[in-house]
Amino acid sequence: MSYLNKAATRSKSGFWPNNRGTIIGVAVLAVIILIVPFTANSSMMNIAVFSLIFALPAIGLSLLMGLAGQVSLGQAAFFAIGAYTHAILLQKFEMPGPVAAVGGVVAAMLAALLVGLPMLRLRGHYLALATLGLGFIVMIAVREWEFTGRTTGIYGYGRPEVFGIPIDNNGLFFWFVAPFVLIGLVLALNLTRSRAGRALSAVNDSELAAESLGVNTYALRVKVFTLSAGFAGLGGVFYAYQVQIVSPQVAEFHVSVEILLMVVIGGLGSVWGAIAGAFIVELLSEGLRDLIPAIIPGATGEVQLIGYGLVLILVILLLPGGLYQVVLTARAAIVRAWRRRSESADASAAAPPDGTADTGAGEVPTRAFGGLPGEARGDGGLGSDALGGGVGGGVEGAVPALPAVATPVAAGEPILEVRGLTKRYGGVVAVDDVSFAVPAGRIMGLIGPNGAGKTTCFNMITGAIAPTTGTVTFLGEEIQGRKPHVGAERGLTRTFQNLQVFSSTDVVGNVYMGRYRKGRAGILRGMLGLQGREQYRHEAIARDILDSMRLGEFAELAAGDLPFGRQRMMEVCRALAAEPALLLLDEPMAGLSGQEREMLAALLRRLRDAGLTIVLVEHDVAQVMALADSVAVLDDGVLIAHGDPETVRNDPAVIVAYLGTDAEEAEAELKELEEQA
Ligand SMILES: Nc1ncnc2c1ncn2[C@@H]1O[C@H](COP(=O)(O)OP(=O)(O)OP(=O)(O)O)[C@@H](O)[C@H]1O
Repeated sequence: MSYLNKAATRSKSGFWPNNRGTIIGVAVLAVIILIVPFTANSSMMNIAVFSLIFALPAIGLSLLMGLAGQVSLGQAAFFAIGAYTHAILLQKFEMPGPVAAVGGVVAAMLAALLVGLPMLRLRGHYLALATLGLGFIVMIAVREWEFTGRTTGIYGYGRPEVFGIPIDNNGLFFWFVAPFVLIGLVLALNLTRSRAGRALSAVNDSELAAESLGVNTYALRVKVFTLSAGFAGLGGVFYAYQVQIVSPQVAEFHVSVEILLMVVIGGLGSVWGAIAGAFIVELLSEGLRDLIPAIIPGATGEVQLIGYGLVLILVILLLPGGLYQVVLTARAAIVRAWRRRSESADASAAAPPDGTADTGAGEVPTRAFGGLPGEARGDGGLGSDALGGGVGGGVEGAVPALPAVATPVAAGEPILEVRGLTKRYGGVVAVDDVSFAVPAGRIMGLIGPNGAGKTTCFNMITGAIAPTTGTVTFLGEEIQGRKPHVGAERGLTRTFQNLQVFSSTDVVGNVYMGRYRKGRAGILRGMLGLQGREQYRHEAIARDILDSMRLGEFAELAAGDLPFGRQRMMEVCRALAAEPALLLLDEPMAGLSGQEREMLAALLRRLRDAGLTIVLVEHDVAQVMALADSVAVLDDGVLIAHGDPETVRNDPAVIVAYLGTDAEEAEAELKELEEQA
């Protein structure tokens, strides 16, 4: 069975969103779009046209907010840049419509790139502030600049034509815009499921974990921000055509608020929701235009913002997930009801009223989660060469296959060298001039009492924090101070003392993210849906790795619902999915049962035998001593011992560090303890 076929069978379990659902949804929307111009009156037609126009910037913003977790308060700026550029190219430069349209989209994207490049380096809400500022700059610039027609704006350009037919009424214009919205919708939906989309969601859950798996979060955010502006620019192009005059009104703050409202009402992260939100806000806008002056006599224009503000507050308070949440809740209720019905039907089929024996007609599935029983396995990334070395707690007679590992240097050669590594936090020296080398194909234990500096060391090695001084050389290249994805791309992977679970996805989705650096598809391929084969292959590998850790049956469970110990195991699976050359494990045994610890220890030994280099931070010193080929001991940030386990175990300085007494007393205590044992 090919990867594709196999994974397609497996994907019945629901890892990939249902394509059939999308096709049906898009087809239904297309039919509605076809019918609307025949049925709607002129006021509804006007609302329908503007809904489609504004659906484009709303889709863009929903990608930015839902996937990249960034808020833009200046979507109107990109909308206006698209509209103005298009109108200027048509009117002043007399360019053909399609060229002017592309110009509008490109100009919006370039503006986003210019703003995004510096701003997306910063975390937090700086992008929201920057885009707010950009909105004001664009609005004032177009109002004051002669070239953009000041307060009058740009007008006097023609309507679009398709095959010589002028698009000169609302019905035709609606059909003219609709294909672009449908295509935009499909591209955006594809993106949310793609490698890049999943990476962006992961970044939202834990930027540190995503970076540590090779995701260049900055580059991805810049790309999505630019893409989001492209959608806004395209909306601006259609707006310019529709209203036939582009004036500073288009760049006003309330336009950004409207677009934001569309996304919030639709539901963050839902592309479909953005379209529904666009329609609702356009309806609302029409309603408020009549309602506000009725409530506040003489009120016009900006006062409408009060209405938007109230709706925004109400939606956030009462329906934080927007329409998307309503749909999900309704769907879950329907599925529950349907299951209950089919279960009771099964039960009555299985228990005939006359009490005769069951003939087997009412067969009940035996597995709740995961792939299909009896499926062939091991065709992707799992080496069967290293089978053997029993893993405790397994199914009788079955030895799990071993995840693939990278062995870029010969066993015994240094793969990682740390020189003079120091981290100061004000007066606290968390790590003080630490140097060691880790030979390839070995397990090194890094131990020390609480607060000794072990996690800080890991953080400096992986790039999560920059050292105050010192160097980290991985595979011959200095990587200190560089972002975690740099080391990850070269094969350095880690787990975390404080779990970093991607809670927005399921267990297999988490492990799939471990395959990130093994994938190639970028945003464009993702949007075009040209990466299914790659994704299915990586999903199959992720499932195999889960099986190897006896977690296969939990594959479809929401990652956050796993018990703590299993979440830890899942993180190990996720790290292994990256096929690392060097694996840093930060207290992987904390919270595991005795059987799970034994299983993990056996797996680590087998991985080491297969050539993987492991650095293990662990409080279970007995496990470390039993597992490690060498042990380094930190105390108060200082490396006090480094050598083979036996030597380290008997090192007086280590005994003092652990027992908190002087060397002679410690040795005496230790002897006493040994005798008692
Ligand atoms: N961001 C920070 N600001 C100030 N001090 C810090 C910071 N991070 C760590 N430290 C301090 O650095 C020292 C080393 O902390 P670290 O977490 O690396 O120790 P550890 O050996 O991993 O401890 P544990 O085994 O308890 O996890 C501690 O004294 C800690 O309080």
